[in-house]
Amino acid sequence: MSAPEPAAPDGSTTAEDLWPAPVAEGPVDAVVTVPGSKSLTNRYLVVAALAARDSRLREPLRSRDTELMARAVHGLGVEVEDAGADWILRPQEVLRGDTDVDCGLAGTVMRFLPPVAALAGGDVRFDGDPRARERPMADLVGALRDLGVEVDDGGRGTLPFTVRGRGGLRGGTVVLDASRSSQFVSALLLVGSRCEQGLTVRHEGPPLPSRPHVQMTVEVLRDVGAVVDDGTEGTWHVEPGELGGLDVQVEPDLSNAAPFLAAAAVTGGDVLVPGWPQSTTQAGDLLRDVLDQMGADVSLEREGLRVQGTGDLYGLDLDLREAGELAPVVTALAALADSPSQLRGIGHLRGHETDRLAALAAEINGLGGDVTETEDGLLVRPRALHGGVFRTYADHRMATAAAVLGLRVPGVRVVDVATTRKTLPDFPGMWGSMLTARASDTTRA
Ligand SMILES: O=C(O)C1=C[C@@H](OP(=O)(O)O)[C@@H](O)[C@H](O)C1
Ligand SMILES: C=C(OP(=O)(O)O)C(=O)O
Repeated sequence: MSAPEPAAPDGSTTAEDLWPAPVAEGPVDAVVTVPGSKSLTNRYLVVAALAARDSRLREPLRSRDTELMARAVHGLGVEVEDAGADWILRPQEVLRGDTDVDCGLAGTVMRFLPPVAALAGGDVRFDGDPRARERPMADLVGALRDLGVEVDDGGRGTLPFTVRGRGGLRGGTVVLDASRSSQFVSALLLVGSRCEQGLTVRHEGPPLPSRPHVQMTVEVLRDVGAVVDDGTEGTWHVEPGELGGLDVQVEPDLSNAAPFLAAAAVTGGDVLVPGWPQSTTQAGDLLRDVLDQMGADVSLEREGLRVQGTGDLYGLDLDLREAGELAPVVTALAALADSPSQLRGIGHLRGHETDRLAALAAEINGLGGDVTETEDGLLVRPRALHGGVFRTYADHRMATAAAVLGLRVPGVRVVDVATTRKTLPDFPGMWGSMLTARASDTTRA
């Protein structure tokens, strides 16, 4: 039995909207070039907007989340020039107010820009997709108010809201609970050097998720000359000071590499992702360890990261708090594995693009799987799966997880595969190229 044909919220889903996830005819054998990192691109855009000099971002990601960020900083008065594959940013001395920010469903836009808006010379109005209005914001809004920023959110603690920019921030010390999103900490740190007194941010509460992402923020700030003290667990201090410009090559998005590398593991194939950094703050780098634990051969070579499937796919017990972005693809792998898996530390995924724990359980079970939610994760017991409709709930990573399942399960039909444009401009094209590539070909995004 297959899952019922879902209706979109407006009742419009038809068979044509469904993407038939291709089955792998044999082991995949491909070189897959993955576009730039979403998290790095959007941090670079923010620091470039706050800097005292111009910046060049080389080969940034161009997808919905980063286009929204670029448009938003432009609205704040920053000149953003398309220069071939690059973006050149020319910041102004004073950020402009009286502008609207469309956050789409981008956590980075809805969290990183409200503190920036406090520096603007007027009101900045924020809103986004329907689901964006449900994503956690209240702790960040509270922290901004503690710093003296006026935020008019109608008492909701979510989007939509207006930040009443006053052209500056005094700074000081702020304490907040960032257990629902590490992006609250990153957001505050990004404006730290522009605060008159600098800024100390302290997290108090349940464990902070996605710590590599906070480390990424710290490293990006240091790249532009900020002085950041992260020597005390759960506390960060940014000194006041001017930020320099950037001239930076954006690393490939390692979390977006996940479905392609998973394809090697699932089909007993061989996938090389060129340009994999030898050292990085990207959480997606944890894939190397995860795929190795699941039985694949993983090697970081001069050319990039190579994953070779071995025919074995083991279940695993894994704490993914550091890299929740990987959870959907890892859950798909776990559903195809030879033994059960337990994924822990990812309760905060309930506040992501969708409630990812509920969505993964519902959709994999709709294909005949056995996935149950726990308080902070998922229990996956592999079972024979069958085809059916896989709903994606506007979540790019639900769609890429479905594609991984489809490699082995005939008849998986994916609702709204275009949702992958959030972080990948052409996922279906890349997936198709990977499946038809020969070892000697190069598959480019
Ligand atoms: O700062 C960032 O670029 C991100 C931080 C993480 O957010 P959470 O801490 O909310 O999970 C991650 O999941 C998201 O995809 C990107
Ligand atoms: C959680 C994610 O995105 P966002 O930046 O919107 O939080 C994600 O990309 O997995």
